[in-house]
Amino acid sequence: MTATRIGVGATGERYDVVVGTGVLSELPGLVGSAEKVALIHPEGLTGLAERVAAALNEAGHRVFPMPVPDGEAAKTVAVAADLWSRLGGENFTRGDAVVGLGGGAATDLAGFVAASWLRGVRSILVPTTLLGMVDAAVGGKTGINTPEGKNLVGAFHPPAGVLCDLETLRTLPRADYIGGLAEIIKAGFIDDPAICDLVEADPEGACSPDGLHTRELIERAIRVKAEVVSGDLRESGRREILNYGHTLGHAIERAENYTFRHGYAVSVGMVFVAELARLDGRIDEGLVRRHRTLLSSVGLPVSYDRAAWSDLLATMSVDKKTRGNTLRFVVLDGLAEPVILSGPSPELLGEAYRAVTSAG
Ligand SMILES: NC(=O)c1ccc[n+]([C@@H]2O[C@H](COP(=O)([O-])OP(=O)(O)OC[C@H]3O[C@@H](n4cnc5c(N)ncnc54)[C@H](O)[C@@H]3O)[C@@H](O)[C@H]2O)c1
Ligand SMILES: O=C(O)C(=O)C[C@@H](O)[C@H](O)[C@H](O)COP(=O)(O)O
Ligand SMILES: [Zn+2]
Repeated sequence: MTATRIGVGATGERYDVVVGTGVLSELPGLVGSAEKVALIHPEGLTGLAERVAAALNEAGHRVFPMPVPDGEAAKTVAVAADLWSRLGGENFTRGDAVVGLGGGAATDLAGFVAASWLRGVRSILVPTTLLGMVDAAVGGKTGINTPEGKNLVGAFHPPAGVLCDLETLRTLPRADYIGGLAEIIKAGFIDDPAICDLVEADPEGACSPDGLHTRELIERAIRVKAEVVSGDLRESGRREILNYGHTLGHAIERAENYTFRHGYAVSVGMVFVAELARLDGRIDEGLVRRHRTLLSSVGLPVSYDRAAWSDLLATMSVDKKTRGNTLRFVVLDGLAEPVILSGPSPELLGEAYRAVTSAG
């Protein structure tokens, strides 16, 4: 099957997200005239990184492999500072480039290092997880975590290109693959209900890189994200809908010391905001049930009771959508009708959380 190109961004600063098998071969072209290339990747992907480095060397670039810890452990100030030292030590200039290879954690970190080094150098992202392909590598949000919460330090720094080589998904553990389905299903609930229909038609196929509808699911989710961020890169309005399920989700990740997969936390967070919307009289019980049934059909969690509500509430107060003391949540007025619910009462929030602590 030929590669699909999905354009992202405003005129004049557009880049492509390329989806297909073997599209990694386009990387040297995207690196362009950069003499030096920092190749930031998780330690667990060293084999793949070596092959990528060989291809870049072959094309005449000087490659500096920069392995970082696997997963969320990479998104720290200490790891970022170590990478800044490496770039400084190798005299990286504004003519050089950063390649982020790996899951969303690695591409968020690599993007942030590229955004902050010399106030911004070229980055190219090569997501190797389902979540990275359909969400994290697309749209220019980069960042790291701090003790206070998730992604609290970061920058908007769109990449020069994104290469989603579907072959790389073959080595991804099933549990990580399923995490990516949460963001795909999110895109379905907020904007493209056909995604929900496709997952419901074949939940087991949705959990596999070989599923009948896998390519369509990936491309549909990327198109939702591309359309939203192209109109609102800096999240001054519509982009907030991509945060569906994330307000509680991020608080759960922090409460669990980032050992709870992002997609799994977002899954619980989506059930929470569905319950909130029902309690606020916006959606009916049927749409809440659809959240629970759809998410659990692919093995995502739909209930959670391991953290104290008061702790989760405190973490949500530093969510980026919060204004002053007012918590703000993305909720639905109906399927694919996302709106912001500002300042729901503590009673309503507590009741929605209670609904999430039971299996429903
Ligand atoms: N910037 C954004 O817009 C955005 C959007 C969504 C999520 N995110 C962020 O993305 C992160 C989650 O990303 P994720 O779900 O990809 O998890 P991850 O990056 O933690 O990767 C999961 C695990 O899979 C490994 N891995 C990666 N590719 C592999 C492959 N092909 N084969 C085998 N193992 C592989 C990783 O090393 C890691 O151990 C979170 O930090 C989240 O905040 C960012
Ligand atoms: O791209 C966005 O905008 C999103 O909100 C996508 C989310 O899936 C993603 O997890 C993002 O990193 C969350 O952003 P944050 O601003 O809440 O940290
Ligand atoms: Zn997310």
